[in-house]
Amino acid sequence: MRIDVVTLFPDFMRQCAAVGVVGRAQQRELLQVETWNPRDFATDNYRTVDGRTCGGGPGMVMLIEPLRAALKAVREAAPEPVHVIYLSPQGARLTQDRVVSLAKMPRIALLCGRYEGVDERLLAHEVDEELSIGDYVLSGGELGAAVVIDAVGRLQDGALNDAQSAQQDSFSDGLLDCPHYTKPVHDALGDVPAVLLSGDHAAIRRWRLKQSLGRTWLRRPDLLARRNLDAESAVLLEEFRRDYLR
Ligand SMILES: NC(=O)c1ccc(NC2CCCC2)nc1
Repeated sequence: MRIDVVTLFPDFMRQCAAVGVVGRAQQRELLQVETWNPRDFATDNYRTVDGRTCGGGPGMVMLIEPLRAALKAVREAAPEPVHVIYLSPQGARLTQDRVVSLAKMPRIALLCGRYEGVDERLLAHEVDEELSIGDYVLSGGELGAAVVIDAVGRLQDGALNDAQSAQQDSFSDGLLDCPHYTKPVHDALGDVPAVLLSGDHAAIRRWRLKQSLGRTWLRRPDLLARRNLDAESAVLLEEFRRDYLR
């Protein structure tokens, strides 16, 4: 998968994509992240990328021309069609379901706004989708782009080793993750749950599913409402509720 990022801070974005699982996915050529700086496409001597807001008011708006030229270069850089995403609080909330679908695309481009944002005409004609990573305002779209790169990059086939991708088990999607433990087995803070030391993998799987269901019920009932539970999950959640309310 190829991800092109249009940003005034290319070094920052390259660094975000160079570490950890995503950096390794790039080394393995499972993922390619390229950056494009609108300033390199500005036509004036001062490499201007912003203009005063029409109608008055504070702040500046990113000019159409440098962004249009940068996106043209993005499109011409590889044959596959590009799905262009703009990060902003006005976008649809990013969910894991959407991450999974984006991860299947051959190419996406991430347009990062700064200042007060981007001229609406560019958004209307050049952007396919607006996405928000949450209901808060950032000084730029780059952190949103970094979130998309990480969430999508780690899902590329081969990016995660077997243990990590086991985390993508059927029950983990749509539910909160179960608790995790490591050594020491006994600590002043408490002990590792015995079932995890039992070697009974069926019991361990059930315990983890029960914990995921219980946590989701307690912390994010909205996620649970959206999910119809299979018979096993319904029983385990009932057990969790009974234990919890005892
Ligand atoms: N919640 C978000 O995903 C988000 C994205 C971009 C942003 N700020 C950018 C948008 C235009 C200028 C700065 N703030 C918040």
